[in-house]
Amino acid sequence: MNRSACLIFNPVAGQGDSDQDLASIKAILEPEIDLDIQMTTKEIGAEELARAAVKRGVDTIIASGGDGTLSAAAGAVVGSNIPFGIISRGTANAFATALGIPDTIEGACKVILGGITRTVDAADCNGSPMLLLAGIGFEAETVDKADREAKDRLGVLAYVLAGLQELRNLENFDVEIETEEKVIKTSAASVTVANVAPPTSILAQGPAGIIADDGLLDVTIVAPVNKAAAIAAAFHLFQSASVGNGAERNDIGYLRAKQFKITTDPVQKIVVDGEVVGTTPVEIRCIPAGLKVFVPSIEEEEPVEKLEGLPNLIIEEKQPSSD
Ligand SMILES: Nc1ncnc2c1ncn2[C@@H]1O[C@H](COP(=O)(O)OP(=O)(O)OP(=O)(O)O)[C@@H](O)[C@H]1O
Repeated sequence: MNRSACLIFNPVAGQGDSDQDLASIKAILEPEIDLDIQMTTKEIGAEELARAAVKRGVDTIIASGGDGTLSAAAGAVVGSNIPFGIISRGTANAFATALGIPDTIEGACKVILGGITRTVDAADCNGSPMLLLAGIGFEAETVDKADREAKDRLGVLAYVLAGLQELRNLENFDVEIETEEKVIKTSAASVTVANVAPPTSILAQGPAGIIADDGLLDVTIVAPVNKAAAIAAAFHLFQSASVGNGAERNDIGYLRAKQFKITTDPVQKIVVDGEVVGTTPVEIRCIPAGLKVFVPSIEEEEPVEKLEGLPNLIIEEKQPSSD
């Protein structure tokens, strides 16, 4: 008997041809999974559709769209124990990258067909779901500046340009961070609270290696004294994270806890999972083991051989020796 799933599909996400995308998804999945396809609209979003699917008691929920769609759908699935599949078609695709899921339609569908799930933490940010991270200050301003028109025209470069533009307005703010154990007061240009973070979310990389299923959230505080220091701090975060080391500069701090209450002066914008959602103050708490998500098998995640593309390549398969 075929598996069945509710597919929540955002027809306006990303820069591709969504009719073609949906046709590809159906062609790959439908031979094995009966799909109940639900389209998001301006009025009825992915969260509402996923909530209804959870209520109906579907076997699996699959979401396809940008990070906004995936996060909204996943938020409704948290705590339900229904396995969740991701087919990314957005600009940044941070959700897929953070969980090691391919961001091609074919690759993502293969992961869902493979049926391997992993339980990861989720989080609650001011009463709304958060799967990846919340950015306060610099990142929120950057995401706010990269509008739909810029993303359609430039793709992920829209974020880079918005970041460079935002660097001109760089200003530190006062911040108070309260955990169950302590209260930290400092000034910062950026505070990021991460449950899971892709390597591209540089401002979340203070501790390097954020663990998706440890029941904890990681805060990274970046407090550069000027623009040059901001660039150096970002470069340091990128470099240290890529070799798996925690940041060592004095203008970068990080800590790990189950929950954080953060207030700022002046009030700062907050971006959660790629969408600007409001302003500080903010309370974020980890929901341990909140989401069961389809992930690639280890073999798919870490290829041990890559030869294609080499010049004049010939590969001769040898017969196994008889002794
Ligand atoms: N049918 C629709 N028509 C217009 N807007 C829609 C429709 N369905 C969803 N939306 C809007 O799409 C937004 C979510 O987009 P999503 O994040 O999935 O894609 P994206 O913006 O292309 O991705 P990224 O954030 O990676 O650029 C929400 O603001 C939602 O209201």
